Amino acid sequence: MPPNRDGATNTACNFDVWLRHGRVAFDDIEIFHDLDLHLPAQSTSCLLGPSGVGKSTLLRYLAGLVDGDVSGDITCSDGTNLAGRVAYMAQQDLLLPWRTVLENVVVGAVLRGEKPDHDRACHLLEQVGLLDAAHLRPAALSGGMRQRAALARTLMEDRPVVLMDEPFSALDPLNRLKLQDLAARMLAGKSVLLVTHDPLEALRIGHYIHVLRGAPARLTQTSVPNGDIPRDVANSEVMRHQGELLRLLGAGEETGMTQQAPGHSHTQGHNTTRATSTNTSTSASTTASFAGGDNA
Ligand SMILES: Nc1ncnc2c1ncn2[C@@H]1O[C@H](COP(=O)(O)OP(=O)(O)OP(=O)(O)O)[C@@H](O)[C@H]1O
Repeated sequence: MPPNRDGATNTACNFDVWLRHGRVAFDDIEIFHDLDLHLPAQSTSCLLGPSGVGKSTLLRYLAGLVDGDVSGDITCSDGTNLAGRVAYMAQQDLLLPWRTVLENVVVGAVLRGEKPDHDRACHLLEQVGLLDAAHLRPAALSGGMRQRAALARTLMEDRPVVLMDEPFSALDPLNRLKLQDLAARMLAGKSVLLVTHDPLEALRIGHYIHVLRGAPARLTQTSVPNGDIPRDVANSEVMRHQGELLRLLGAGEETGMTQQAPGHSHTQGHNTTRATSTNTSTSASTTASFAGGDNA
């Protein structure tokens, strides 16, 4: 396992992930069907879309967390199943209130009956600026500190694919920028799919941006600005793309921005696949299941 730029053990993602013909329905209502998504290796893909369109459902589907009426093929270009190679970071930080920050970071190993690697956990806490808070319980942390603890817990699982559901949505703008920078640095080398409501966040840290719209929902891939991530918010190209993304998200319908977004370039279904294995029952290292299964 190669070290990342911060020296933490970091399993890179050396395979592409393809979803083909994805379908989820609840109570006979299709959230999406025939949905294709490509997550290229070692890249961050951001997923935007209106509230209730199915972003979290798509993320949870990829993580193997949606029960019931689901179908589709999830394949990886290395021929191995995605199951067991995914870390999932939910909207809420889901820190266990009765455990310290350090205990929360190692909770995955504890729940699996493994010996926790406290040295690695402390190293990650140092990287996210929380080493001095390792002994504190979540109630003593600010919102930004809690999100950093949740990020450290996600990184502790060291899976090549990371699914993040609005991880920074509860933060003030400055802390959000800081956490975006931190996440971009610490997740380098992994494949990330990040749900956000914030076009600027997607434009800062996304190598790829997808917009989910409609009912049943369809995916549109949009263009992104040039440059390394995290991109500068003041960059004029970022600002231009922000306007285009807002229009694509429907801002024009409420604000009079009626011009057609010129930036979107690919719609779903144009992907070709190099995948060699099929798996529709992926499992995830999920913070949700940590919380649900821990009574200690
Ligand atoms: N377990 C479930 N059972 C029934 N309906 C569900 C379930 N999970 C999600 N839904 C419905 O699926 C739709 C999509 O929900 P989802 O949470 O994926 O949307 P979203 O785009 O992530 O929304 P938001 O941006 O507000 O978080 C909603 O109508 C929601 O009520």
